[in-house]
Amino acid sequence: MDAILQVKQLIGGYSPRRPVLHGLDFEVNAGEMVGLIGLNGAGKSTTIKHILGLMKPQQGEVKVAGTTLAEQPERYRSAFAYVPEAPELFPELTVEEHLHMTGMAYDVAETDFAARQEELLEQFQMLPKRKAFASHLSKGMRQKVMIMNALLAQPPLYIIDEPFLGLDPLAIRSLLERLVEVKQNGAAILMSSHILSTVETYCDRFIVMHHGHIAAQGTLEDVRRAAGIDRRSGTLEDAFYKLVTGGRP
Ligand SMILES: Nc1ncnc2c1ncn2[C@@H]1O[C@H](COP(=O)(O)OP(=O)(O)OP(=O)(O)O)[C@@H](O)[C@H]1O
Repeated sequence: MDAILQVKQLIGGYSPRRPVLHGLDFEVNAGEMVGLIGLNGAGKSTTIKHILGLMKPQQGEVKVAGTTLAEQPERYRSAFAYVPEAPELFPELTVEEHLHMTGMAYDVAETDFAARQEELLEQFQMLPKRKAFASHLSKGMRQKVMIMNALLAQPPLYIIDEPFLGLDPLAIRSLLERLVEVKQNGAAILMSSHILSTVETYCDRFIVMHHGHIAAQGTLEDVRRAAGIDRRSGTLEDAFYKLVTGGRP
């Protein structure tokens, strides 16, 4: 397996005296989509901040495309695109200008850029808004611009945090279709979401976080087994519920 993201024995958090992440170990391989799930406060966003390099591990390490951030910062940063839970755009730039900036940052060739831009604008129903300033877009449209930027870059790794909030049903479908496509083309995707039915349908493996630990990881069958559900029919939500409540109501 070709691991694009490797998280090894990661201990981290906001204060050295009180770590929030307690020794996380997981990988995301080329060609797979992995769902990161957990209750509010489980540590999903903190894990993502460590992967993005916004927080430094207290112990352990994170590797993207085979390197840590300290070893090869440029290689590390250009190997992933991040879609945050809340869109972060430049209010005075247009949709097209955002895409252009991303194209330059990720070294997308001019010829590829034009084709990818048109396809994305069309797929996400944003053709009429291509010249609109970010500050004039609706919340869902701003989220679409973040998603389009990530897809335009075509990096080996996508980190996607709760992407469905604010998106209309058509946009959710476009996003999921595109994610399946980029995955089939060899990208690795780590997606955090509370929408367990969608995570179950689209992800190949799951990481269940609880109180800063990994309570279970693997295929649906692995997660069911860790939850003590023997029958083959339990959903991800059944297993998740059991893992985080211990089966208590
Ligand atoms: N900036 C911060 N400073 C100190 N502690 C923080 C900070 N951000 C989060 N925490 C704490 O870290 C722990 C994990 O929070 P985190 O945001 O990673 O959870 P999460 O799984 O992403 O939750 P949610 O589903 O609500 O987004 C929580 O106990 C939280 O209070």
